[in-house]
Amino acid sequence: MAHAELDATSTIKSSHSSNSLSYTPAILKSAGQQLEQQPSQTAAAAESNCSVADAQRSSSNQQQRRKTVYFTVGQRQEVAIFEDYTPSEDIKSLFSSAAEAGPHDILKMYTPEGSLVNISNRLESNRPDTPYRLELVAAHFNKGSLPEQLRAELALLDERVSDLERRMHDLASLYPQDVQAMRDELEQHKQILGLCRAGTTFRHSGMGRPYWNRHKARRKSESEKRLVCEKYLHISTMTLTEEIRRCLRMPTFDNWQWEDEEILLLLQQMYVDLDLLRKFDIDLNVLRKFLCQVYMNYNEVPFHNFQHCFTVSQMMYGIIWCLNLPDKIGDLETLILLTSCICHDLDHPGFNNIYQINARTELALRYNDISPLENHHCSVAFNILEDPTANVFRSFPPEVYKSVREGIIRCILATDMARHNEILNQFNQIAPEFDYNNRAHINLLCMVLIKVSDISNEARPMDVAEPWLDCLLQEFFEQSDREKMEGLPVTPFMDRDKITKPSSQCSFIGFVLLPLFEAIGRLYPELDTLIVNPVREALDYYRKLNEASRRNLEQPASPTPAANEQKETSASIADSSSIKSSEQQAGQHLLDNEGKTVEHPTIVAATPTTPISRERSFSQEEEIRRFSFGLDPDTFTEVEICEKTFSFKISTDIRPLPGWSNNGGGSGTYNGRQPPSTFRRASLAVMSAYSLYLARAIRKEDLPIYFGPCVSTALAESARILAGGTVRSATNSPTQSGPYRDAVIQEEEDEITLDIPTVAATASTHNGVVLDMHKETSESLDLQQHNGRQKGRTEITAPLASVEDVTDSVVSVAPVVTSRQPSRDNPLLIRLRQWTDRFGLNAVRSASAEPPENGVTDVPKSPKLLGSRKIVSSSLSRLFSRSSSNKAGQQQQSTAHSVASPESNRLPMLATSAGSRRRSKTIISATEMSRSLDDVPAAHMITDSTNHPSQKRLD
Ligand SMILES: Nc1nc2c(ncn2[C@@H]2O[C@@H]3COP(=O)(O)O[C@H]3[C@H]2O)c(=O)[nH]1
Ligand SMILES: [Zn+2]
Repeated sequence: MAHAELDATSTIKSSHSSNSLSYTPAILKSAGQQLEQQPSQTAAAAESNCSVADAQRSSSNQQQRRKTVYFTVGQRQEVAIFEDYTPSEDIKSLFSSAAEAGPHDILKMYTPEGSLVNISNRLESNRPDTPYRLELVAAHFNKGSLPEQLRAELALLDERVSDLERRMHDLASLYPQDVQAMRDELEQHKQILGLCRAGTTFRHSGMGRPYWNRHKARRKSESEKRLVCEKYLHISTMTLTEEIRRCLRMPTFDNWQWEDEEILLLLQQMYVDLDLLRKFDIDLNVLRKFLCQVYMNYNEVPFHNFQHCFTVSQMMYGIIWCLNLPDKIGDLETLILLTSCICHDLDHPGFNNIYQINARTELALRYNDISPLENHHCSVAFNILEDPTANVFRSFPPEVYKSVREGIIRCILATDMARHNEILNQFNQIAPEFDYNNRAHINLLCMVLIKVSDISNEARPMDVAEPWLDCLLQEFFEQSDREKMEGLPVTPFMDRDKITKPSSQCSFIGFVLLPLFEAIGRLYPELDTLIVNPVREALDYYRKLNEASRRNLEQPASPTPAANEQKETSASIADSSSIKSSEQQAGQHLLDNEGKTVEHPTIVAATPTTPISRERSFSQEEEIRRFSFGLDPDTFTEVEICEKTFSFKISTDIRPLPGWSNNGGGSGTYNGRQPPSTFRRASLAVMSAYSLYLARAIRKEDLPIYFGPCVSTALAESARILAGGTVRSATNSPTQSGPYRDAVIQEEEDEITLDIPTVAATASTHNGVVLDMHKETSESLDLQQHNGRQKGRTEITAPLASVEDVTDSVVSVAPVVTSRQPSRDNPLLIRLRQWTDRFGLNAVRSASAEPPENGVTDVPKSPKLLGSRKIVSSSLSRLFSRSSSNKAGQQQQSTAHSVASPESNRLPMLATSAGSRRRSKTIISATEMSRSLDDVPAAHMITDSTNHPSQKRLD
C-alpha cells in the first residue's frame, strides 16, 4: 500500500501561495522506506530497533516537539510530520491537500476507535499500526475545477478587502465619538473612586449610547461574519454523510470540531432531516437567509455565542429524535422548539440579567427588569423574521403564525433562570399525570425541554463540557470584575474570589441541573442513560474534586510541595483537568454509576486563602446538611440570586393548570383549589437563605434557639445543625419529632401544630432567642398570583424579599427576634444587621432603634415592614375589634389573653387567630397598623394570626 509522508515544517508555508499541494514529491516516501529516511531521531530509533514512540521520547527537546501522525485517507496510508507550534490553519490545509479536498470541503479525522479528533497542532503522534482515519465528510457538489474554486475564493477576498476599506473609512469618522465614550467612562470611574463630586447623574454602563453600540468590541466585524455566511452559502448545497447526520442526533456530538459555516450547515440539516421544510412549506433559501441573520446577531462573547446557540439546538435535536417528539407533541411544536433554541440567546451581551438590573441598563429599563435579556432575545428574533426573505414562517396562516410566535416567546422567556423553580415545580406537579391532550402540559413540557437543552453542557462528554465551563467562568468573571469596577453588588457565583470550578459545578449541578434533568427523566426514562446519568457522573466527578480541595483546606498549612500543588488546584479557578487526567491515568474509577440517588454535594465555596474559609470548621455532615439546602451565602445558586435580584416574576403560562378552569378567553381562572404553590416555595427559598444569616449570627452568640411556627424547612434544618443536632425548642407538638419537611407540608395545608406560646415562654426563661419567619410573605405571594390570574392577565407578582417593595398586602421577609438583652448593645442584633445589610435586606435595621423600656424585646418597628402582619398580643386586642366585628375576632382576642398570660410578665405573648381561614378579617392596612403600633408595648412577638394550631388544641 502506498505510504506517503507529509512534512509540514518546510512546505506548508508555500501551500497557500502556490497551487501545488501542501507537500512536495521530494518528501513522499514509500511505507517501507519511511523509517530509514525519516529525520534523524526516527532514523536513530530504527537503528537501535526502538519503536517510533521510544525514539521520540529519547530525542532532544526540539525534536520532541515534532509530531508524527499516521493516517489513512481512502485506501491510502500517509504520514504527516509537523511541529507542535505549526499553526493549526496550516495543518488543516496540509491534511486538506492529503485528502485532495477543495477549500470548502469538510474534513474530519477519526481515531481507530471512531472518535473525532481535532485537526490541529494538538493532534497526538501515533503509531503506524494505529493510524487515524481522515475522511472527506462533505464535498461541494458544484465544485468544478481548481481555477474556478480559486476564482470564487478570490472574489470573496476581494469583497473582504473592500469591506475593510469601508470600515477604515467608518472608523475614521467614529474617532471623536470614541474619545467621548472614553471620557464618559473615565468620569464614571472617577466617581466610583470618589474623585469627583457625587450626586451628579451617574448611570452605569454608558446608558446614553444605544445598547448594541456599547458592545461593539464584542461583535465580530460585520465583514468577518459576512464571510462566514458566504462560505456557508457556498457549502450549503453539500450533502452530509449518513454518519455525520447520525452523530448529529447524539448528545455526544462535539461542537468544537466544527467551524461556524459548517455549523450553519448542520443547523440547516436539522430542519431538513426533521422534514420540516416539506411539512411547513419552508423555502430552503429563506431558511438559509434566516440562519445567516441569526449568525450575524450572536456576539463574540465567551459563552453566550453562536456556538452555544448551536449546542443548545443540537441537544434539543438529539432529544427530539430520542423521544420521537413529533409523534408525541406534533410537528409544529417541534418546529417551535428547534427555532426557539436557535434564537434563544440572540445578541446576548455577556452580562446577565442580574447585571442588567443592577446596572440599570437600557435593556432593564426597557423591559422593566422583567427578564430583560430573554425579552431582548425574542425581540431580536422576531425582528429577523420581519424580513420576508428570512421569515421561515412567512407562508403560515395568521392564526398559526400567532401561535408559533406565542410558542417561541414562551420557550425563550422560560430560559430565564429566575423562573427555574417556578417552571420546575409546575412541571413536577403535572408530570405524574402528563396528558398530551392538555395544552398547558405541552407548554410546560416545551419550557422544560428548552431549559434542559440550555443547561445541558454537563450531560456531554468531559472533553466537550469542560471547555464550555471555562468559557462560562470567563464570562462570569468578566461580569463580576465589571460589577466590582462599577461599584455594583458582586454576583457571588460569578466572583473569582469565591468560587472554584468544582464548587461552582457542585452547586449548579446538584441544586439546579440535576433536579431538572431528573424531572424530565422521570417522564421519559429513555433520557436517563442519554443525559441524566452523564450529569450524575459529572456531579460525582466534581464532588470528588471538591472533597479533595476541602481536605486540603482542613490540612494545616504545611508547605509541602504536594500540599501546595493541591492547594493551587482548589484555590484558584485553575484548570481541574490536571487532577482529572492524573486520576484517569492511575486507572481510578472516579464515577460510580450505580447509585440512583445522588448525594448532595459538599461545597467549599471560598478560596482557602480568604478568611471566610478559615473560619469554617463544620464537620462534613454539617457541611452536607448546610449545603444540601443551598444556604451558604457564598454558594447561592444562580437561581436563588436571580430570584432575589428580580423584583418581579412574570408568568407567560396563560393556559389553565389543574385546578383551574378556562373561561375560553385563554386565561385561567381560579376555581377554588389552591393554585400550584410555586411562589411560596420560591419565597421559602429566599427566607431560608435569610434564616441562615440569623442562625449563624445566633450561633456566634451561643444562645439557645427556639422556633416559631413559620419556620421553614431549611431554617429548621440549619438550626438543627447549629444546635448540634437537637432543636432546643420547647414545643410539645407532634411535629417536633417528625421530619421538618413534614411540618412544612403541613404548614402549606394550614395545619401546622407547633406550639408557639410554649416555645416563646421557654425561650424567655432560658434567655434564648426565638426565630420565626412571617408566613404571610409566602401566602401573600400566592394570593397575588391568584389575583393576577383572576384579572385574566399575565400577572406580575409581588417581590420576594425586598423590604423596599412592601405593600399593604405583602410584607417582606423579616425575622422575629426576641432577646432579653437591650438592643442597642446586643451583639447579636448588631451582627444580624451586618448580615442583613449584606444580603440587601434592611429588615433588622429597626433593631438598632432605642431599646424598649423594659429591655426585653426587640422587634422591627418600621410601619412599612409591619404593614400587613397580623399581630396578636394582649395589648393589641383592639386591633381585632377594628378589623373584625364578628365572633371569631372576639374569640381570637380572648385566646390571645389566655395563651399569653402565664408568661406575660416577661414576654407578653402572642397568640393567634383560630378557625377562620378568611384572612381578610385580620388584615389591617399599613397606615392603621403603624398608628396602632405606636401604642404597642415593646415586648411582643409577631406571628401569623391565621388558623393557629395552638388554638385548635384550646378549642
Ligand atoms: N455554574 C454553572 N452554570 C451554568 C452551567 N451551564 C449553564 N449555567 C448557567 O445557567 C444559565 C442558563 O441561562 P443562561 O444561558 O442565561 O446562563 C446560564 C449559566 O449562567 C454550568 O455548567 N455551570
Ligand atoms: Zn443559553
